[in-house]
Amino acid sequence: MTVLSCSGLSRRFGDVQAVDDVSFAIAEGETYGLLGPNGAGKTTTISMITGVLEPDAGEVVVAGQPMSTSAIAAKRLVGYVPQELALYPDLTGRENLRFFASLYGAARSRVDHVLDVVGLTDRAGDLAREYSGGMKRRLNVAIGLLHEPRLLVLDEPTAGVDPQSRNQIMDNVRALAAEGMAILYTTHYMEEAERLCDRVGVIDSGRLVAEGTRRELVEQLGERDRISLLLDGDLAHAATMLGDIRDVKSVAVHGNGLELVVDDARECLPLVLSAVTSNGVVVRSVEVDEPNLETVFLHLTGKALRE
Ligand SMILES: Nc1ncnc2c1ncn2[C@@H]1O[C@H](COP(=O)(O)OP(=O)(O)OP(=O)(O)O)[C@@H](O)[C@H]1O
Repeated sequence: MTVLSCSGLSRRFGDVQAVDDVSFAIAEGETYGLLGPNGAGKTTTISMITGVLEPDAGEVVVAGQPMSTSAIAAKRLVGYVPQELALYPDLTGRENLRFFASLYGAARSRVDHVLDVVGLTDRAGDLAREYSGGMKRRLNVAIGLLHEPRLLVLDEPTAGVDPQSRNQIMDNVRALAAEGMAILYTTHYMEEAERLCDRVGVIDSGRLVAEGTRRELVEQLGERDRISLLLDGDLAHAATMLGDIRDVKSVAVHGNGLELVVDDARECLPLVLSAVTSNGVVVRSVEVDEPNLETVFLHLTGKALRE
């Protein structure tokens, strides 16, 4: 079921077309990564999705509710974790959550639950100003979860946070998606997008220039996963055996080795290794080459994500 649907979103600031005819959708339980270089239009897109900013054209619908700056019903369905921290440093973690719970009309019983979700129960009585940057960010995630949103929007939630908080936030995203929440995630860390996102959209100069899974995007560029094997034994026979595996698209013999083009290297590596070794061949080394989103991104935008 579709939770978020954006169609034809556009927004201009003076001479700058910040967002230009952007359409995409996110399903229940899906994590969608919005990637783009600085100034590409990610925050403007998110602001329209969360009802902070009115689009010049196009529409946002969240679980059947049209979004606008005055759409209370639609806003109740969205949890937003902004780039800028929004919390009160002189209140404790728990007091911050109680304050936001009353503001959002969320049940007070949610406070302890969301503290537990983000792993801050032990520090709930400490002032927010004493939290590390990562803990503040986790408190912000907790605030975004108070009113049980259907869609959670995270704008660079791991920028500048310590590795422990980063892992915690990523684990949270996985668990929330597994429970059926739709997640919109922006990040400057490509490996995070690869690990976390079911699909990504690449935005550049306000336009959505590509969209899909890592594999789909990589294939659009004509890139494929490859496995290189260095072997001792009957290579020709091993090559024939490997050619029979469905996901293996081609096998080439190079000296003592084989080079395979495959659909999904991680998925078919165990099959490849068992096919080769069942034949008495000894594997001396294995190398896996998975073209990544960084390659796709550079190709599409001509920029590195963290430029
Ligand atoms: N309130 C505003 N007034 C004028 N121009 C704006 C405003 N907000 C955004 N812009 C411009 O719109 C374009 C898109 O900005 P936006 O903040 O959406 O990009 P972004 O992809 O989120 O960038 P970053 O990764 O740096 O946060 C930029 O050229 C920016 O300067």
